[in-house]
Amino acid sequence: MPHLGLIFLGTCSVVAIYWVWRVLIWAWWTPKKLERCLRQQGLKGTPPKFLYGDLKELVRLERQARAKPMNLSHNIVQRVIPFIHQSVEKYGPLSFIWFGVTPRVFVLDPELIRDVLSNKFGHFSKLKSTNPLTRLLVQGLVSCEGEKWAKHRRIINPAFHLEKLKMMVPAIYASCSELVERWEKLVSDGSCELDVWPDLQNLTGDVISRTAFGSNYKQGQRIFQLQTELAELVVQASLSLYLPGFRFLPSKRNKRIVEIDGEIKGLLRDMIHKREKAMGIGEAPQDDLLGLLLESNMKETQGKEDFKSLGMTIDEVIEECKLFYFAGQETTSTLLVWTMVVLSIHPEWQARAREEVLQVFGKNKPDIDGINQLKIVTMIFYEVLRLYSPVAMLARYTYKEMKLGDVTLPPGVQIALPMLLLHHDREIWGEDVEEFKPERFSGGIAKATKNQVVFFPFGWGPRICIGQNFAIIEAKMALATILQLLEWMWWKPMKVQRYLEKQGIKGHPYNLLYGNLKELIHVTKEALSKPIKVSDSILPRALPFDHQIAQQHGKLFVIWLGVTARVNIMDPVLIRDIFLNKFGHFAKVKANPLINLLADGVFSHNDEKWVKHRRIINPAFHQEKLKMMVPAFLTCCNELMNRWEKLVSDGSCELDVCPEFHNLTGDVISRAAFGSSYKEARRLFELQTEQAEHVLQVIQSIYFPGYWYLPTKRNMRMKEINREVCSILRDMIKKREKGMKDGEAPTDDLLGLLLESNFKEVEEHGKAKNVGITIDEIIEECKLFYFAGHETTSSMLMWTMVVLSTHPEWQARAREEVRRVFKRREPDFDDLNHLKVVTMILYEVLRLYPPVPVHMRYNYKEMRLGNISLPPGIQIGIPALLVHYDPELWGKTSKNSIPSDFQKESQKPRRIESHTSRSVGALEYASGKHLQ
Ligand code: HEM
Repeated sequence: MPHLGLIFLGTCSVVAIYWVWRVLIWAWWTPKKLERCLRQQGLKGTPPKFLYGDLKELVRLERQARAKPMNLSHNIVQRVIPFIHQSVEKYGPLSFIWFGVTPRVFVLDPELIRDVLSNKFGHFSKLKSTNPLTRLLVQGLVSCEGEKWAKHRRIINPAFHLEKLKMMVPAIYASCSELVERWEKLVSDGSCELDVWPDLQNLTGDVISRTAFGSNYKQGQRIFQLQTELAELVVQASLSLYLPGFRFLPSKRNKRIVEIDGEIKGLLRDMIHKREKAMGIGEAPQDDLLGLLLESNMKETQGKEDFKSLGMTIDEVIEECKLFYFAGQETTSTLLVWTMVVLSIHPEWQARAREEVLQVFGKNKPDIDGINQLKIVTMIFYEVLRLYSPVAMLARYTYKEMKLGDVTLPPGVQIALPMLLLHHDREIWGEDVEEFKPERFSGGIAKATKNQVVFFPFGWGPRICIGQNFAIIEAKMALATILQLLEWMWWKPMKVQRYLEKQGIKGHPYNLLYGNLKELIHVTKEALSKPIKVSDSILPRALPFDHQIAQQHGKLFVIWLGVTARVNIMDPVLIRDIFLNKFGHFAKVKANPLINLLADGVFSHNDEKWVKHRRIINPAFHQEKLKMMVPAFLTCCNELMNRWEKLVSDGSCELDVCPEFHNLTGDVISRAAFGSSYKEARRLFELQTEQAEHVLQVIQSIYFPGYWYLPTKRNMRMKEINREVCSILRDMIKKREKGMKDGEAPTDDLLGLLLESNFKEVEEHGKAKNVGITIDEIIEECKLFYFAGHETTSSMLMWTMVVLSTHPEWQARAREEVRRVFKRREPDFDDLNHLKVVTMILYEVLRLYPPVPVHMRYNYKEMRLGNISLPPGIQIGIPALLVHYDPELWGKTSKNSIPSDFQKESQKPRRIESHTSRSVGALEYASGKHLQ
C-alpha cells in the first residue's frame, strides 16, 4: 500500500510539475520570448507582468477617466482609451503593451494599416475570444475565418444590397415614427427633459427586429430583450480573468446565461423552421433580412450534391441572426446619440441639417430617394464617426510569422489598430482636429483622408462592415424624423417668436408644444370659477387671457396656441385690410378634424372653393327668400311666447331663458332650413347640440395628428353622431332631389333654395368638372346652418334680454317702437325693417357681447400689414371683444354703457313684462360657455 501511495504521490508531482511548467511557459517564458523578439526589432513597450500584463492598469485608468465628469470638448481619447493613449505617447506609434500574457502591438502607420486590413495572405486573423461566454454573444460572420467566412459573406451579402435595403425603409420608418410619437406624447404630458440614450438603443434594436424578422417582429423584440440581458451578463463575466471550465460552474449568472441562450436559439430555430417550410412549399420568401438570407442560402445549395458544405446550417443561420443585433444595435445607437449631442452643441450645424431635411422632405415621411440626397447630414455623420467612432479599435492576431513593413511579427501577437487615435491625430487632420467640422468631408472621404486608410469607422478591406449602408440609412431616417419633429415643435416657433419680437410684437414666451395653452386654460378656468360679478367690464371674464396680455403688451400682441402663434390686431385700419383680404393670403383657419365634424362648409373654405360655395348658397339668403321664411320664424316665436304665457299663468314666473333661446334658435333653423322635414330636423338639432358639447371638450386639449383614429369612447360617440346626422341629411336631400327631378317645385326653405341654386349652377355650366357642389358638400353646408346660426343668435337674444332688464328706459323705448310699428298684428318682413330702436339696441348688444369674441385668419404667405411683416404659418386674431371695448374707439363710456348698478341688478332675477329673465344664468351662459 505505501508503495501505491508513493506511486500516486509521484504521479501527482509529475503532473503538477508538468502543469506548473506549462503555465510558466505560457505565462512567463513565452511572453519573455515575444518581448525579446519585438524589442530586438526596435519596438518599445511595457515589460510583461505575470498573468495580468497591463490589464489591471488599463482597467484602473479607464475607470478613473470615466469617473470624472465629461466636459463638452470633442477631445475624448484620454477618456475612452487612456492607457493606450499614454503608451503610444510614451513608446511611439509602433509599440506594444501586454493584454494578459499576449503582446498587443499598436499600428498607426496608414500604409501598415492598409496591409493588415487588406489581409492579402489571410494570416492576420480575427481575434478569438478566450472566453467561451463571449462566444455566446458574438459568433458568425464577424468572427469566422478563411473559407467559412467567404461562404458566409457570400450568402449574407445579397441581403444587404441597396435594392434590398430599399425595401426595408418602411420598416425602419415605422420604428422611427413610433419613437417620435412617444416623444411627442411625453412632451405633451408635460415632461420635456428626456434621456435619449435608452430610447435610441431601443430604436436601433426595434429596427433590427422589424427589418430582420418582418412579420415575426414581436419574437424579434423578445430576442432583442434577451440579447440585451445576455450582453450585460457577458460583459460582467468578461471583466474578470476567465479560468478554463468556469462557465460550467452552476453560478446564478452562468445559469441565467445558459437559459437566455436556450430561449434565443429556440425562438430563432422555430422561426427559421417555419420559413424554410413555407419556402419548401413554394411560398415567396419574405423581404426581411432573415427571408433574404434563407433565400440566398437556398440558391447557394440548390441542385448541388455537396449542399451541406455549400450552405449554412440552421445553427449558423441562428448565429448570424444574433449577430445582426450585436453588430448593428449598439453601434448605430452610439452614432445617433453622439449626433444628437454634437448637434445640440453646434446649433449652426443643427440648423443646416434641419434646413436640408425640410428642403428634401418637407413634412412628408422620409423615403430612400430623399435619404440619398442628404449631403449635409452625411457630412455630419462622417464627422461624428470620426470624433466618436462607435468602434474605438480593431484587432487582429498573427497565427503565423508575418511581415509588417520592416518588422517581422512572430505568431501569437495581437495587432491593434486604434482608430480613435488616428481619427484624433493632429498630423493627419490638422490643427482643428478636435473641432467639429463636417465640412472637411464635403468632398467625400477620399478627399478628406487624402486616400489614406486613416478613417475607417466601418473597418476596411474585405472584412468591412456588411451593415454599413444599413446603418447609414437607418441613422439618416432617424435623424430626419427627429429633426422634423424638433422643427415643428421648437425651432419654428422660436424663429417666429424672435421675428415677431424684433417688430415689437410681444406676449408670453412660447413653451414647448403647449405654447401658452396651459396658462390660457388656467386663467380662463380661474376667471370662470369666480362668482359672477359684472362690474364695469366683462373682458376679464369673457376673454381673460387676451385681455391680460393686451393690458401688458398693448394693442398688438401674440398668443401661442400650441405651436402656432396668433398675432392679435386691434387697429381698425389693419382689421379692414384683413377682412378685405385683397391679396387672398389670409385664409380661414383650418380646424382640427374633430371640430370639422361640426362645421366644415363655406365657413372654413378658401379660394375657389369658397367662391363657388358662397355663390351657390347666396341666393338662399337673399332678402326676397328670407321674406318667405318669416312665417317660420313667427311660428317658432309664437310657440315660445305661448309656452311662457302658460308658465306665467300657472303661477311660476322665474325662468332660465338660456335653454329657451337655445331651443328657439335651433327651432328656427330647423324650420327655416328644412321646412316640412322639420321633425327630422329636430333630431338633427339634438344630435348637433350633443356633438357641440363633445367638440367643446376636445378643443380644450391639444390635437395630435391621428388622435381622431383612436377608438376612445368620445371619438366613437362623435363618429356615431356624425353618421346619424349625415344619414338623416342624405335621406332628406335625396328625397328633395328626386322631387325636383320629377318636376316638383323646390321648397322655400334653405335646403330647397340651396338645391335649386346648385341645380341652376349645374344646368348653366353643363357637366364641366368642379361645377356645383356634391351631396356630401351640401350635407356639410346643412350642418353648418346649425353651427353658425344657432348658438350665435341665441347668445345675442339672451344678452338683449339681460341688457333690457337692466336698462328699463331702453326696454320702454323698444316696447313703444314695437307697439307703434306692429299695431297689435303679427309682424311681417317690412315691419321688421322699420324697427330702428330695436336695431340700435341689437347693435349695442353685439358690441358689448359679441357672440364671436375673436375672429381668426391664417397667414400662409409672408404678408405686410401696415408697418409689420407677418411670417407665414401664423394665425391672425381680431379680438372683437377687446376692440369693442377700446376707449380710444368708443370713448370713455365704452365699458360703462351698462349702468354701474348692473352688478346688483344682474344678481336678481328681474321680470320683463310677462317674460322673466334670469340674468345670472344668461350671463354665465354667454360669457362663460359661449365666449370661451
Ligand atoms: C454605425 C454603425 C456601425 C458601425 C460603426 C459598425 C462598425 C463595424 C466595423 C468596424 C466592422 C469591422 C470589424 C473588423 O474589421 O474587425 C464591422 C463588421 C461587421 N458589421 Fe458593422 N457596424 C455598424 C453597423 C452594423 C449593422 C447595422 C450591422 C447589421 C445589421 C452590422 C453588421 C456587421 C457584420 C456582420 C460585420 C462583420 C463583417 C465581416 O467580418 O465580414 N454592422 N462593423
